[in-house]
Amino acid sequence: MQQDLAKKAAGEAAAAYIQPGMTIGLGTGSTAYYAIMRIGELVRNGMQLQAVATSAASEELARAQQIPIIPFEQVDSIDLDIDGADEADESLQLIKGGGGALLREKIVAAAAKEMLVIMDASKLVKQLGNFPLPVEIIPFAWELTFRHLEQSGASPVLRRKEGKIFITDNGNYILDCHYGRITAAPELHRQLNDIPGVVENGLFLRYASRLLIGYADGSVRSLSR
Ligand SMILES: O=C(CO)[C@H](O)[C@H](O)COP(=O)(O)O
Repeated sequence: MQQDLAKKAAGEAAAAYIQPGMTIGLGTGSTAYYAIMRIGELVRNGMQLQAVATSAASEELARAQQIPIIPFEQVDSIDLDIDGADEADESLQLIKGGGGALLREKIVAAAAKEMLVIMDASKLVKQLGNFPLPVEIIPFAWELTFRHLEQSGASPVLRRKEGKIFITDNGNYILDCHYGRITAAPELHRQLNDIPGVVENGLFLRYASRLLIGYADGSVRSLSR
């Protein structure tokens, strides 16, 4: 409950960074939910903007809030991406993908001029790695990819939901990889994406331009590059 108040504070604070006419990237997860709800209010109060969504769930929520969603072929550039994170350090490196949307989230983050990360204070860490790193893999021969990841030093766990293998919006699987503390994130990022069968990993090392860190009392701390 306290964490929800903190997420709400961070999510709603993102609205202050939105200017009329912007194309916004809508993130995924319970913190992004609050940002999307707030953006819906802005739209219904007359602000002109358009958005792209990082997941089917966020697209559905945005449409229900009357936020105009445009297809990616109509996107020239994204002005501001607003998304959550599972962990962030003070250099603004992130672990994402707890909600399983990391691939689309990374594509949108990479296309955005700015990425605003909204999170409650429990997500700010000294070093990444306590949260298991989500790695999206293709289903074909996934057991081989699993073994490759074990050799990289991880203890991968195939993500399941309600007893069934979790399938991403892209039809892929997720391996949640426990590394302990991640000391050399750029090397790990390269190493993981070199493994055949790996589509993308949840390390977002150079995208975030600002963290909005929410607290249960409603205050928000901003940390930027
Ligand atoms: O990366 C994500 C989804 O793929 C989310 O941003 C991340 O899991 C944080 O979620 P929440 O705001 O629910 O804590």
